[in-house]
Amino acid sequence: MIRILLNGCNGRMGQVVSGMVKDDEGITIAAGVDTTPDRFTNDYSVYSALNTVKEKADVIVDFSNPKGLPILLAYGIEKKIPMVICTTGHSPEDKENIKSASEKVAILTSANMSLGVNLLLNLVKQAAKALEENFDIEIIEKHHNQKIDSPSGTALIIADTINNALKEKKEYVYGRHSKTGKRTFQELGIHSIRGGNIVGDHSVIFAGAGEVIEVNHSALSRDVFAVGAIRAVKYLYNKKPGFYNMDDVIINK
Ligand SMILES: NC(=O)C1=CN([C@@H]2O[C@H](COP(=O)(O)OP(=O)(O)OC[C@H]3O[C@@H](n4cnc5c(N)ncnc54)[C@H](OP(=O)(O)O)[C@@H]3O)[C@@H](O)[C@H]2O)C=CC1
Ligand SMILES: O=C(O)C1=N[C@H](C(=O)O)C[C@H](O)C1
Repeated sequence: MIRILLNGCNGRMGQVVSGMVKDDEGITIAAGVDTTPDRFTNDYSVYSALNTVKEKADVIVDFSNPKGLPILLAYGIEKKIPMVICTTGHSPEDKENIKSASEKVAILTSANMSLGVNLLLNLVKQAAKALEENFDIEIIEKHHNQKIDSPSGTALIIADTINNALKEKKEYVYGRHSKTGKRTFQELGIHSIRGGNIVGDHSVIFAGAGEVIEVNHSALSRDVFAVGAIRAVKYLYNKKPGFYNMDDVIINK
């Protein structure tokens, strides 16, 4: 039985993961951590800080807030517990710190745990290579009105995947408010919409002369992220230190 320590257990994703784990005989939640520990009654102990957790765990799952990253990494390294980091909104420095930490303990990180978005990443890589000489590329992401980071972590990994596939690198342009002048071919536009309870929607538009190709993923429920996180836990259990992503779980398994 794999024991999870769930960081951010009383948030939207934490509660979906908690519900899903109950139906899985191979894993259990040993304990949770949340800055609002009493928001829900859970069938495991919830602590307000990682360093007060008493239970032993095999894998940490993090759906919390980027501000908690230094404490999370220090705890995972000290206790030698592999970490599935799903939180978004990390700074470039945070991302470097995650990579350095993965030299000491196994870390799997992905801004989007769904099977669909990870397939989309492979599709847009192929499209970008085929269309790079004369198509403009724009990304539009839509999320619920409670989301605190923008653009979404997924929009950023889509942009990076495209840019890595291109011979001529793009310059990211976030919205075009107060920007005058024509769009240049070097631009890769990234646009954020926030409203209602949209779970997560990402569109990549390749706009050429006389034709437009649009690749879209819509998450209709948070279950798709929780399913991916649980698959990642099973993959990362007992893994040696290293930097892993959802391709390792879904494609290179
Ligand atoms: N990779 C993926 O597939 C997905 C990633 N996400 C990302 O996961 C994160 C969480 O999303 P969501 O569940 O919607 O957000 P919520 O705000 O609903 O949940 C976050 C929870 O973590 C708590 N929290 C805040 N800071 C800390 C901390 N330092 N340590 C422990 N717990 C903390 C919050 O408490 P409080 O309310 O008191 O602040 C809250 O209960 C976001 O970054 C989001 O973008 C979301 C969905 C899918
Ligand atoms: O905050 C969310 O809800 C989501 N965040 C992730 C992101 O920033 O890309 C993934 C998903 O789209 C939901």
